[in-house]
Amino acid sequence: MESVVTLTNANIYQGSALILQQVNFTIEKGEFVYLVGKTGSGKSSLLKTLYGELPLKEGQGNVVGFNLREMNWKKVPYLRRNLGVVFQDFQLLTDRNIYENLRFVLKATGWKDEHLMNEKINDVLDKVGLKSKGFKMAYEISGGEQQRVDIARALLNSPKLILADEPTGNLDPETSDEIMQLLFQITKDYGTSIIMATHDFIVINRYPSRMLKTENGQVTDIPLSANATFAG
Ligand SMILES: Nc1ncnc2c1ncn2[C@@H]1O[C@H](COP(=O)(O)OP(=O)(O)OP(=O)(O)O)[C@@H](O)[C@H]1O
Repeated sequence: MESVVTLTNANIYQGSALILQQVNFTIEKGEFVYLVGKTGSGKSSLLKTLYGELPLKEGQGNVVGFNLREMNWKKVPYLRRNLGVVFQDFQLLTDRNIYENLRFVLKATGWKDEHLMNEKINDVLDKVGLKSKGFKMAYEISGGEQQRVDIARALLNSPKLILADEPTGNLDPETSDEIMQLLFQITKDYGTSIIMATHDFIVINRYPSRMLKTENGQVTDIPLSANATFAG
């Protein structure tokens, strides 16, 4: 199997405070993994380590082929181009429509060919079910549609890994369902791996999957077989 993330004996610090110790896990291509744990237990610190926001000072880490111990401010943008990040409260640029928002991201990551950009934007909008809405402005779309645009944005550079931080946090149950189905579909269609931080146990019970749990300064790996029994 092809590993997308590997942490080996990783110690994760915020400044001089050790937040998570001896973290060991591997995530394979196409896997969907929840990241759960109480507020302040270290979920964000772990995600930040994976996208190069927090330096890994002890242990080993590899994310989509990048060695986390060799990260520096020059290499971080290359790592990020190979990741998709989805946040709960991301903001579209309000002075342009959805299509132009996505085009802006492509240009910022080095795309130049107008034809290829057009093709890519239509492709990701189609994937998230918004093909006919590219002309709409940010303030003209619902919260669920905004989250879809954010997922479309995360897909633009065909990442091997998507990190999603509470993507259903502000959504009603029905819209959360749609977003979860979309995320699982993406793992199947593209073989993208997804790590999703959440407090939403309704979602976890409806869409059971492997969980990483931050607790007491450690990360516990809970396989699907151990949590599927809670599925309602
Ligand atoms: N910039 C920082 N400097 C020092 N300590 C920090 C910093 N950011 C977070 N911490 C501490 O690290 C610990 C873990 O925080 P973290 O944000 O990773 O938790 P979390 O599980 O993501 O919480 P939440 O669910 O609220 O987002 C907390 O004790 C927090 O106070």
